Amino acid sequence: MATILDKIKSYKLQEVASRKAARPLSEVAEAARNAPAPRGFAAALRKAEATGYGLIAEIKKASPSKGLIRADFDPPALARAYEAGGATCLSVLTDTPSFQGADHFLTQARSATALPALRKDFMYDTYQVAEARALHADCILIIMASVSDMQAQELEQAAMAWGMDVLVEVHDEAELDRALALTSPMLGINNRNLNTFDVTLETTRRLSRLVPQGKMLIAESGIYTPADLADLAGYGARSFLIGESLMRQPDVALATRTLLANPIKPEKV
Ligand SMILES: O=P(O)(O)OC[C@@H](O)[C@@H](O)c1c[nH]c2ccccc12
Repeated sequence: MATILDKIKSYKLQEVASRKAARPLSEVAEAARNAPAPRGFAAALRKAEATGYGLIAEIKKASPSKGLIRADFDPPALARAYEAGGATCLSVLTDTPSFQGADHFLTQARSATALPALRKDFMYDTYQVAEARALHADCILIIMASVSDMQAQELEQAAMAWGMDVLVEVHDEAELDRALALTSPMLGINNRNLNTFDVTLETTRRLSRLVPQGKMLIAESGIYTPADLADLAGYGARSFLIGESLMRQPDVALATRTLLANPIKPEKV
């Protein structure tokens, strides 16, 4: 049975093929070389984690599991609201068929703030990594559930060569095991199973025990309240990737500030 990830992969590979035909890698690479210097994404999270929580705040209009999340959707205004509310980094969906995202949302949101930005998309080909940098991304996502070990390694190497950081995403033990062969310090544990859409914070709690010292545990998806943050912080997560719960709020800056208030103290080592 074809899963949602299979479907996304098949349209994404077609999309990449037509983009390559329309705009050769040499042109994309030229744009990437002319892009503003990367803003340190992992470094910003590390700094935020030293005193509070790191927040990767996501700009997401719609999703396959929830449909339309926010009708009043202005990426630069949302980016500024996140920044005003104390977010550390941005995540911007660029996938159109499933998330109603767009490439220019990323460039515009980033340039409206001083925050480092993640290109949130389904990456299979190093062409997309050059594209990410050409769009001014500071970080890319590698979803272990949808790539081979070899692809993951190639994508990571390409991102590092462009000076970007990499968020490596896993949602079970086998993926975590494979992710540990990569060099990025940022390990995202996705509480949403991308095939079934089941969401449970238990995923972060369960996998947290297997995350080695020295990796940054970033809890992703299904996070709503300060109590959720405190719960997950108890399992070693100091940074969080949050979209829907903030996107549904009328006052995004206020909601962000409220969510981040009163972090539990980082554990003394
Ligand atoms: O909106 P939420 O439940 O707060 O989740 C945000 C983010 O974790 C989610 O959008 C996400 C995590 N991994 C992904 C991979 C592709 C697309 C989307 C995602």
